[in-house]
Amino acid sequence: MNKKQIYILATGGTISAQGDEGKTLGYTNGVFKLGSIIKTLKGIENISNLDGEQIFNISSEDMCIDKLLILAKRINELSKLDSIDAFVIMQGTDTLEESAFFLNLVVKTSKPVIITGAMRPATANSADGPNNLYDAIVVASNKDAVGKGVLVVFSDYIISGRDVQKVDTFRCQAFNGKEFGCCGYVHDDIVNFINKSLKPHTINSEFNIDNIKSLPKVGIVYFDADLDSDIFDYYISRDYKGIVIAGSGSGMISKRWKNKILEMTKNSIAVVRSSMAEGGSVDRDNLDEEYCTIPAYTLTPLKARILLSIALEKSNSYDYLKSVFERY
Ligand SMILES: NC(=O)CC[C@H](N)C(=O)O
Repeated sequence: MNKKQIYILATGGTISAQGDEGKTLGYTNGVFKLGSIIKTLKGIENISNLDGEQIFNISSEDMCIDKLLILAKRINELSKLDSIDAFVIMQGTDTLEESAFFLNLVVKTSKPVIITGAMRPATANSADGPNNLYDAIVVASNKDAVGKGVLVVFSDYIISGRDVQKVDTFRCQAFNGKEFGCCGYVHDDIVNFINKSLKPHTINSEFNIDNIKSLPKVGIVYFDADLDSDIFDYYISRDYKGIVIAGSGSGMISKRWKNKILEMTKNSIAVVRSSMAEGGSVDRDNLDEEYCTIPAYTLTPLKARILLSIALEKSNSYDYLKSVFERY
């Protein structure tokens, strides 16, 4: 078998963390660098050749869009090299789903791009990082991962970057693929793809970040029935170009918010309605006609923020943004 050349981009997170005496809490991220993490993998040399770099050393709470742009541009640059077959990104889990969707939209390669991380520090008795990283490399090395868009490999699951969601704060099975996104599983060296995302991604996405240095600001506002609409004044005063509402149920909002929303959409601030509910979708509603809002369909508020920001870079026309949310 021809061994694949896998390039690992390490960014920090719990997979690189050191804690106390086998414990899982109170650890320090970023202590172990890429080279020492790779050394903990037993048997990987039979699967692939590894190379890589420590592109950042941060907790994923700090993985802001500016950093994601740097990461995506680096992958785009490296993906042109024949000497690299696939990529594995290691990052903290807290914002992993945003990174996965962002890269899924702007990385221009059909080579596998796999993201993984860990829920337990590398020094914990129950450290899950080595197995997740091993699995991610196995999937990255598999021919069936080609052209599938950015994938997350975590606790034996292969999940589409579009649909992956963090669903737990401490258990190792911390990720799911909403109800649509689990693509398959990995079990030692067995990779079994069962589903794939049909939404446009990577080389079929219309978004190109080559000449982009920053993206328009988009904020998420989490709804509750007592929250005053002046919350939006903060975003307006700071030149946010878009707002994603994490609405109740199917993206619903109170009467007291509606006039403010109309004022914003009339002033060319895009407003997308998503839901705080875990499953289901926010579909088009009379509200959208009346207040010029846009439904997020099956995208969570976090994913909708990423898509809106990338799309706003191209255009803030209502019809364009509406069509982007229908298609992605
Ligand atoms: N389990 C984790 O990776 C969380 C650690 C940290 N908050 C991060 O996201 O980087």
